[in-house]
Amino acid sequence: MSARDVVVHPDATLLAEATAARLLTHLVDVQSHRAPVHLVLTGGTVGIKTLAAVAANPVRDAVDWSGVHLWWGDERFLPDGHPDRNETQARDALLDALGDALPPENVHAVPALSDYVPTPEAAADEYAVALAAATGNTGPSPAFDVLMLGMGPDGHVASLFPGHEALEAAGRSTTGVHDSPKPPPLRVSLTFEAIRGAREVWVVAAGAEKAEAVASALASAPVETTPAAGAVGIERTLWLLDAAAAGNAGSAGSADSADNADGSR
Ligand SMILES: O=C(O)[C@H](O)[C@@H](O)[C@H](O)[C@H](O)COP(=O)(O)O
Repeated sequence: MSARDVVVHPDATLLAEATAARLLTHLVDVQSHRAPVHLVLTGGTVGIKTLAAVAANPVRDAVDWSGVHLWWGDERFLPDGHPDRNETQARDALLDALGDALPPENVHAVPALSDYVPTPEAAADEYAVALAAATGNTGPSPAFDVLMLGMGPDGHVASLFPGHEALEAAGRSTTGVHDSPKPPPLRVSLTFEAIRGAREVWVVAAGAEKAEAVASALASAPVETTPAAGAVGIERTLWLLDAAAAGNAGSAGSADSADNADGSR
């Protein structure tokens, strides 16, 4: 597993702007030697603010979006177009602004609640088919170039919540989620198997209410109680924090030394 890097920015606004700039230049770098690029988006306030910052950054035009495939780490299981869906909020924040530069077939949304997809499990199964197809059916999901995750105050990432059975989902890339403690109750999520198949995992968190979970995750607390501790990429695991979420993890703009996933230095 990759070591963890920690970068701390002074406040949530600069965190979103800096993460957007980092993402754009990273996509350009990856595109210089790999095609297509697979990017996993996250819901939540920081995740959506980051997408809005991408849309507002002129460097967005340095990315060949025709070679970028977008996925979601989780989705609220609601009807298509519902304002609370992560997809809806991502379209409002960024995708609509990209227009024709981003081919519709590159956007792989988690299926919405409908008469044909009546349960989170049905949506998870359909999403798993799309993920596998993106590998040419050679594996369960792509080695995502960047998989972005927000984190809740309880240490959840995607829709993987402490103590929930979805944490144990094995042999599959997606899972349905019921009784989510964060509304809405029905969701679809990537599993840890899919998350850990990413080349880089970026956890983006802001706010003092996240500080305890950040500290626990960086100390490699049990995944059962702090799911974010299990969010590790193959090549890199990057924690992007504001000073409030970092607590005493470092001053603004600092980059702490890397911790190994097993907590050793
Ligand atoms: O569907 C969701 O709600 C998100 O995917 C969820 O995992 C979110 O990223 C965290 O709860 C952090 O959300 P905030 O940034 O709003 O605290």
